[in-house]
Amino acid sequence: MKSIFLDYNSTTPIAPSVQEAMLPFMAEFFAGPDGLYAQSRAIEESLEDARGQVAHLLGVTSDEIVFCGSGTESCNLAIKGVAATYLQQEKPCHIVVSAVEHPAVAQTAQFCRTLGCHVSVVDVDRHGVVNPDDLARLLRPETRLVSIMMANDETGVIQPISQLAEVCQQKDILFHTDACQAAGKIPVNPNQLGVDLLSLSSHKFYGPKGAAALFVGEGVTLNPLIHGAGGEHSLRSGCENVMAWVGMGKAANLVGRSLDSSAEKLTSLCKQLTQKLMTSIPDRVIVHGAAAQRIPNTLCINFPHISAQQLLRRVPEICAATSASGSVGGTNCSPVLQAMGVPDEDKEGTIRLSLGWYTSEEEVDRAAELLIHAWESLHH
Ligand SMILES: Cc1ncc(COP(=O)(O)O)c(C=O)c1O
Repeated sequence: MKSIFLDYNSTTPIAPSVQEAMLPFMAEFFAGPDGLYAQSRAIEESLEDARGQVAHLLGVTSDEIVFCGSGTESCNLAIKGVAATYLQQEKPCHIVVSAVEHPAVAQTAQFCRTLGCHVSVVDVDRHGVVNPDDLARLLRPETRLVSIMMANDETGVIQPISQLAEVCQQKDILFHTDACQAAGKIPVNPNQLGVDLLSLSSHKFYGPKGAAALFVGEGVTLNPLIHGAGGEHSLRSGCENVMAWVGMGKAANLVGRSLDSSAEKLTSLCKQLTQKLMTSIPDRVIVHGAAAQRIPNTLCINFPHISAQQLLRRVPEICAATSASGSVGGTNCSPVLQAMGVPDEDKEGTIRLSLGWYTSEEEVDRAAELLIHAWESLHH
């Protein structure tokens, strides 16, 4: 059975040229980047080139990029890193996150609560969007950080980050955005967005797992999470994962060069898929967040009168997400759809289809046929 991979928001394959760029660091170039000998110097150069490539994708400078091990770690470093600087000085620390954050942010904020921070959650509207006025109402004199994601992993809904960040800028409050689902899919520029901290993860854009980065704007002070001999501006000690970070740099370069063309292709494939499903299923097929701006590859789609698990069990060749894989639809319903106020009958049959570079028109047609057939067999 040939599988159809429609789960690119969970992870992507490593692009062949990224694999190629990484290979030398698995074999002959194994040394660390901090020795005085020639091989070490060459490795450091490659690492700094990779940092430059990530910086270039974001339109920032290399010294604002801190490499780390995952998007989750990047979000942890941003949030706990800010919280710790205030808690250390015994100053109050209030943090605001949105109701639709990935656990990398939501759980980190929860943890900060146990350290003594106050945490508020800003709601989203029925389209999944945070209103800047709602955010402004939650801010207090002791608010130190606001963390709102750029694009949602389940619905693909894009937040109005520059407007939200502006509200914070006016009050000298740091703003972090989790751009793990946005980077590589839409333009992401921290300076244009007006954010101080921004997270991105390599395995979401055809780079390897185990590589991610945090943009730390000039003048932003963070406490490290991992203490030791230094490294990554003393924010992350430990031997550098040169192979993975070189891969991330190469992937950043690749996606940066093809943002427009891949967005165009993915928009068209998503349209093809939605149209096929909507015309064949006469009942109400709903795309969650359809009225909002969304990243071009994501369809969070509800099939009426059935459960998401039942549906996906009938189409094992389709790789797609349900609540069982940590997101969307099903009986353990997703907090994201909950926060959007989606009624139960419109979320039980919800799956997330996320397309990517290697998705073909034939696969989209085949996936639509399989899903329609499975839905019909369950519905009748
Ligand atoms: C929005 C968002 N933030 C953070 C993460 C975590 O990234 P990583 O898997 O690199 O830890 C993910 C991964 O699914 C995500 O979708």
